[in-house]
Amino acid sequence: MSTPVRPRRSVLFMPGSNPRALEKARSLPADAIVIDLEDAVAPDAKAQARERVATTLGEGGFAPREVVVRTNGVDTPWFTQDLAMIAAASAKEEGPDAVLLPKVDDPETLLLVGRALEALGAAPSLRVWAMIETPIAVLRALDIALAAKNPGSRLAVLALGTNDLSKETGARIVPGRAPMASWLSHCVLAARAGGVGVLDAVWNDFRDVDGFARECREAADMGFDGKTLIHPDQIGPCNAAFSPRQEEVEAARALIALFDRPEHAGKGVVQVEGRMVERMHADIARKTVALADAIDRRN
Ligand SMILES: CC(C)(COP(=O)(O)OP(=O)(O)OC[C@H]1O[C@@H](n2cnc3c(N)ncnc32)[C@H](O)[C@@H]1OP(=O)(O)O)[C@@H](O)C(=O)NCCC(=O)NCCSC(=O)C[C@H](O)C(=O)O
Ligand SMILES: [Mg+2]
Repeated sequence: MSTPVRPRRSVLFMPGSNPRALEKARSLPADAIVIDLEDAVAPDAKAQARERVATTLGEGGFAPREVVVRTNGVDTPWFTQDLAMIAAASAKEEGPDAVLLPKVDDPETLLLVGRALEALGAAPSLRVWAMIETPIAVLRALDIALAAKNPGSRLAVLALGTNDLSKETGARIVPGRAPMASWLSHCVLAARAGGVGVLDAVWNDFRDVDGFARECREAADMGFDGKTLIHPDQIGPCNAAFSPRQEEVEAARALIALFDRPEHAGKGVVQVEGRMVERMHADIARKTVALADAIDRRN
């Protein structure tokens, strides 16, 4: 049985300490939300934010959005309690769908966190998303992504963090992101090899609508499933960039129908108006249609 397609075009971050943002998230058209306990929450506010997030998760009301909570780093004093709160919430109705781990540097971390989640009695459906945002994480992205193939692994998504990558490497975040393009593509390849989803990083300058739309299109061309966001205004352009266009969906349906014709049964390749089309193109077309149908169902 094939896994149902889950659109992850727009994944909106919000501080766990901001009740207005948490409330607003219940009505925003993002595919997923990430409630942050890490960088968006000041050290003095960590405990209170964790409590607030536990209450908010208990109240629910976010469906059909995927709900993800980002913990503090595994080596921080807050991590154990963050993970325990998320595990407990996951065991309740409408619990979170995933925990997002910042700064994952190696597959061993995923193994340890997986064991901890088992010990804490987390729901079996709770997934792990891993942020790739350090030099070593980019270099080891394949090892990290392949951890998804281990029995019992919960890893479902890699999410890029270019602010931390910029901080750690000195590479600048510039339009087009040439200094980081090879790292981003490397992570897309790694994610696909591991069979997990992959999300592009945030665009900080949220008032620059044109620049943001351009970066969304570039990320879609690179093969990302979607982009992490910081502001509600970014959701619409992001959804548009990562949704198959109407004409693409129509062409995909026509291509699938072509290979279904009796005269093409058993053929690996046919020509359409002077263009070679192979069965692999029909496979790509099926993915396009499946994503479009999943988006329609959501809408
Ligand atoms: C950046 C912001 C602080 C700006 O907030 P604000 O000044 O309130 O903006 P607006 O006045 O334009 O907001 C308009 C309304 O929208 C609501 N709002 C704003 N942001 C969000 C949000 N993220 N989610 C939900 N709702 C949001 C405001 O409350 C206003 O509502 P209303 O009262 O109805 O008018 C703010 O956008 C923000 O905090 N963004 C998220 C920051 C964050 O979570 N950062 C951490 C993740 S990014 C990261 O860590 C990068 C990564 O790790 C890396 O290394 O790269
Ligand atoms: Mg970061």
